[in-house]
Order: sequence, then C-alpha cells, then structure tokens
Amino acid sequence: MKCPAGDVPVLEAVGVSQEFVGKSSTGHRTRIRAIRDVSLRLFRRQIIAVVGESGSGKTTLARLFSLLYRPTRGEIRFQGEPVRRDRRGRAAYYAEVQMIFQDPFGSLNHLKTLRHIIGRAVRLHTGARTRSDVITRVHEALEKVSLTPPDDYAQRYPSDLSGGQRQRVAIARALAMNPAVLLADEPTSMLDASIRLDVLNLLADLRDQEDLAMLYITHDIASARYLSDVIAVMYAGEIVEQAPTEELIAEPLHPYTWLLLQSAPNPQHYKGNQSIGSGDEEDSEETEPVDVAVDLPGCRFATRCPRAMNLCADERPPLVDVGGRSVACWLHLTDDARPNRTKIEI
Ligand SMILES: Nc1ncnc2c1ncn2[C@@H]1O[C@H](COP(=O)(O)OP(=O)(O)OP(=O)(O)O)[C@@H](O)[C@H]1O
Repeated sequence: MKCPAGDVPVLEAVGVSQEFVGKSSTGHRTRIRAIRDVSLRLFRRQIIAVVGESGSGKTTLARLFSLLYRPTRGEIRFQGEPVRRDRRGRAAYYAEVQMIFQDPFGSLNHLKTLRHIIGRAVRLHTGARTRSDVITRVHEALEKVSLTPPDDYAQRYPSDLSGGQRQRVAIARALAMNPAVLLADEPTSMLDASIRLDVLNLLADLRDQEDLAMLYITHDIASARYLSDVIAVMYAGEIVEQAPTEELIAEPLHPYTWLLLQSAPNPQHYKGNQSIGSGDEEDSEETEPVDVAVDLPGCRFATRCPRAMNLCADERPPLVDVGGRSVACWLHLTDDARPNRTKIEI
C-alpha cells in the first residue's frame, strides 16, 4: 500500500500473530490462531477501518494494540519504536493511545459523576494536578463532545444519560488525555441506529480538530466507508485486502471483499440518513465462517470462495501490492508470481 511519503506511522503492527490455547469443534485442546502475520501502519490524521465478520480477529487486533495481549510473534510500534511493556512504558503509551469500547455503560463507573470519571483520567495521565486545572480539562473534554453546558453535565452520573451521550463521555475521557490515537472497537454497535451517525460524525470531526489517528474496528462495511480513509479487510485472522476506501468500494479485488459489499446495505439507502449499520449485515452471509482452530495449508477463504481454483486449497496466497493496494488472492498473481490486477466478477 502507498503511504504518506517520508512519514513515520504513529502506530504500527509488524508481522503480528496471536495464538490462544482453546478447544476445537471436536472438543480437543488446540492452538487457535486468532491473528496471523498481520502488518498495519496507521499515520497521523488517518482513519483506518478494520472490517470483517465475527471471529475474523478484529477485537484481538484491537487488544494487541491496547497492550492487553503480548503478541505470540511480531511487535507493536508507536512512533516507529517498539512499545515498552514495563509500568512506565505502558503509562506513556496509554497517554497517547486511548481505547473506546463497544459498551459505553460497562466502561463507565455508574457510581461516579462525569467530573470524577473524566477527572480521574486527567489526573492519572496528564500533568494537571490542581483541582481547578483538572476541572478545566474536564470541561474542555465535555465541550469537545458537545455535552454542554459542561458544568451541568460534569455533575451528572452515567445513568442520567442516553446510550449516545454515554459513548460521548467515553470519548471525552479518552480526549482528556490529548492522545495521538483512538482505538475504537465497534463504538456504535450497541447504540440505537438513530444516533450511530452522530457518533461517527463526532469521530470524523475529532480527527480534524484534534489531529487524531484512528483505528475503527467494525463488522459494518457501510460505516467503514462513511468514516475511513483506508479499509483493511480481515478474514480468519489475516488481512486479505487493504486499500483506500473509495478504491476498495469501487473495485474490490478479493472475492471476500466483494461478498462483504454485496451483503452490505445499498449506500444510497443509508448515505445522508440515520440508518448506518443496522447490525444485521453479517447475518446475511449464508455459509459458515472458517474454524480458526483448524490449520489449513491454503487460502483460508477457499472453502467459501466462488472463484476458488485448485491452487487455493493447497497454497496460502501472499499479501502483494497490486497497483498501490494490497491483496492476498491467487487471482491477482500471474504464473510467474508477479501481481496482476484482475477484475472480480462473481
Ligand atoms: N482469549 C481467547 N481464547 C481463545 N480463543 C480466543 C480468545 N479470544 C479470541 N479467540 C478466538 O479468536 C478468534 C478471533 O476472535 P475475535 O474476537 O478477535 O474476532 P472478532 O472479529 O472481533 O469477532 P467479534 O466481532 O465477534 O468480536 C475467534 O475464533 C475467537 O473465538
């Protein structure tokens, strides 16, 4: 993939794999390869959407970036440097890389006011120490997410707020630390359809106003299209295609991307109205997702792929550069393994 010239990625995964010990569908202990050899580079002011169906490894990738897991292989880098995992290294990282979770209610302490919730984060991760400094930062953060007047909201409890307002509080808490990166794992999936668009618009505005980079994790390719500059499509723990958003939508190269787009709602239907991501899209897939506990030699999508060839079941396609985009599919490799752009028609 083409990258902004000369820039160092603000956040990067380099050849990252994550394995768990779990049970296979037959009940035996087995190695689950949740993420396999994933590399991703996020630049300042860029929004990358990571899209894929349930079980494709999106949350595991977000957890690797939030240091909740130590990768089995590969490394996470911040501003070009491997992330240190000792106490001070983590504290420095969390001051720059903040996470927003799916469930805004679960991630907020119900017994505390917003002033306490956001103020605690301010005291822990910024230089603000005096009461008035902390309150100023809390009010600024509430204003940035349009919870105004801030001194009124600061006295409220999460239970006084709607789902969308709670997600705004979670975003305000993250912003109060002046981070460089937001990791947003399905931030709208538990909200009413009518307020999803508001939260997406807020995230888009914050990228511009706060110079933020964002990793937006979603199963909903429609919202990925709405918000992101680049889409990375994951399938069974691997990135199978990555491209600038409009190029990927206009001309998907991987058959899985093509199928994802076919099952997404018609863009004309949701663009400009409030119905982004009904949440039903992934159910429209009729075939079963691949079992990541089973180690297949070839392409992991081959058993579901309408364009599969004999080769696909035997050999894993590498992720190659095809005209400035990345795709892992034998359809795009010529006999002598040079990348080749083939229009997908299924
Ligand atoms: N702690 C764990 N132990 C064992 N297996 C796990 C663990 N976490 C994830 N997995 C497995 O790794 C694979 C990827 O899971 P992950 O939650 O990252 O996918 P996802 O794309 O985020 O799915 P969803 O949208 O349903 O959350 C799945 O097969 C899952 O069962």
